Amino acid sequence: MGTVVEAANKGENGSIPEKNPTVVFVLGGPGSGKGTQCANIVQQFRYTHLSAGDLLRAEIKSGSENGTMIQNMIKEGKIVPSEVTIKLLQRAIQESGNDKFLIDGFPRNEENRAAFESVTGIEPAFVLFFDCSEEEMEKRLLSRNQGREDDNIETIRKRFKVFLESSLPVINYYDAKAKVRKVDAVRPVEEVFETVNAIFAPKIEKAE
Ligand SMILES: Nc1ncnc2c1ncn2[C@@H]1O[C@H](COP(=O)(O)OP(=O)(O)O)[C@@H](O)[C@H]1O
Ligand SMILES: Nc1ccn([C@H]2C[C@H](O)[C@@H](COP(=O)(O)OP(=O)(O)O)O2)c(=O)n1
Ligand SMILES: [Mg+2]
Repeated sequence: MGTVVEAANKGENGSIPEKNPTVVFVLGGPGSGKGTQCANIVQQFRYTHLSAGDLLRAEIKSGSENGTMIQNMIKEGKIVPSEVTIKLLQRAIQESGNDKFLIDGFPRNEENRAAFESVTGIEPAFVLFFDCSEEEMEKRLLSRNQGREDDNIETIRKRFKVFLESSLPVINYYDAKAKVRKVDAVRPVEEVFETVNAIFAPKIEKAE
């Protein structure tokens, strides 16, 4: 027989529920500066940065059975089925040992969003949205120089279309729930980070 406290701490099926992690979704068009700003946030606050795109690219490199499918979809600017991406995110969450995550570039469509919510039961604390013009994003992507197969003008145009048609509705969904923190991302990196910093600073204590 367990104590009352033990009983209260157990889930309905008797398992001990894991502590709910804090998740911030970091969204914005391709080249809006998600990865750049996530690196800054990690330096200042106790977060683990999980880039869905980086996890998918690592999966291609690892020689996984899904590698070719992922590679073809990325080259076409298409969004990989959530089943694949969510497994990678879950594994990275478990391996991190942290309980605060910046999930960068996910959810990118309604299917990503709904599946993540039902599989993990996690609701984001808020959504950081980098609002940037296509003109500026195109310029940045064409000079990113990371050797990415999708940073060519043909794929970039496809990615912009997918962003408008599939990813913006996810941002609107969270906006209707008052969860979106919109940041003007056209400005220089340091200025964008000043705004980002002000969003995180009151909520999360600084790492020493
Ligand atoms: N505010 C900014 N002003 C100018 N260039 C930027 C800015 N933020 C990021 N960049 C550059 O633009 C490119 C895309 O940034 P990145 O962080 O990879 O964006 P995302 O992850 O949203 O695609 C990179 O080469 C990066 O150095
Ligand atoms: N949730 C996601 C995130 C990325 N992808 C795929 C499709 C995207 O065009 C590529 C690249 O994503 P990534 O976030 O690295 O790209 P950007 O940083 O926005 O330029 O990965 C996906 O299929 N599903
Ligand atoms: Mg990125």
